[in-house]
Amino acid sequence: MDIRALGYLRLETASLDEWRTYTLDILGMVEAEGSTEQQVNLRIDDRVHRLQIVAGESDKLLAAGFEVANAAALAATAAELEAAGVVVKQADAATLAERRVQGLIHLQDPSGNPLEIFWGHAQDHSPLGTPYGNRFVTSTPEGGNLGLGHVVVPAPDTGETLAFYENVLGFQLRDSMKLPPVAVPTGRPGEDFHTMHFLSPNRRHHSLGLYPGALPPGIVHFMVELETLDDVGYCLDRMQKAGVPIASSLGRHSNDHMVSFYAQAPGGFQVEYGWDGLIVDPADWVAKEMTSDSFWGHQWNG
Ligand SMILES: Cc1ccc(O)c(O)c1CC[C@@H]1C(=O)CC[C@]2(C)C(=O)CC[C@@H]12
Ligand SMILES: [Fe+2]
Repeated sequence: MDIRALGYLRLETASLDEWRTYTLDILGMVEAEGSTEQQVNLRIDDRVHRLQIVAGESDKLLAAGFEVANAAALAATAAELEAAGVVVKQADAATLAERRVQGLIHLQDPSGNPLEIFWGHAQDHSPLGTPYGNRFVTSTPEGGNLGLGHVVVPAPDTGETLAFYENVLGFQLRDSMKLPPVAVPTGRPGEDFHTMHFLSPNRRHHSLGLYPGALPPGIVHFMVELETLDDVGYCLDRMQKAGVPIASSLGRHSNDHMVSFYAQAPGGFQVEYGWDGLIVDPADWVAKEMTSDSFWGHQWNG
């Protein structure tokens, strides 16, 4: 299967006004076409949107959208998923128009996380005027597709879910990290440790993290990457000025070398805001076992 990148995220929120301010005024994203009173669409690069946040009753992940190259790739993907016993639903016309894509299928991973696989995302060719001159990293310097960033989702059925992403969707396992039971309050009782996994279908070190517990919002965090350390530092100041709780201090991860901090998002999960993430060569990569989450920093609060 030839998935290329994490294309977009769709979130439902019970606090749309807070999300609007959070994304526009603090994260430095740009309001995109199609935003209404009931929905905020956000641009961070040349795609019409990378985030769609929809007003609703709860705060949860509506879909992680993964991108394939074209119609033939989507058809092949759907056929392979069905052969693997995955229930695949073709999107209707209204959904295609809403997502601004040419083709799309709906499915779930073995832990029940909602996924969409699509091709033909619309572009916005107008210059992206971010509010603080900040620039998001969604491609390599040579133009290679890195996608919007990464998302970490709950995977209480860890083994089955990992096998699905590796063997069915064809993501490459980049590394794994054992977590003590105390770090996974919703884990399987009696086990000595639970394992977190990091994977990607492209040269971004990870596009997906699998957290080995259950979490109601269906998302642990998503990460967006910035071009400069100052982009990250200025955002940290804006978070603090706005009184947003910082979930983890600035630090550098030991696997993807990302320098980042984590802030609470309005829906009870986190946003990771980072710089200097590792670009890997998939042909050369070997899966590794981490023994610590960070070289330095990343002090978690609470
Ligand atoms: C360890 C790590 C490497 C790269 C990342 O992009 C990244 O987000 C992490 C941290 C992941 C992780 C988490 O998301 C939820 C809370 C966790 C489980 C911890 O308690 C330590 C590591 C944290
Ligand atoms: Fe992360």
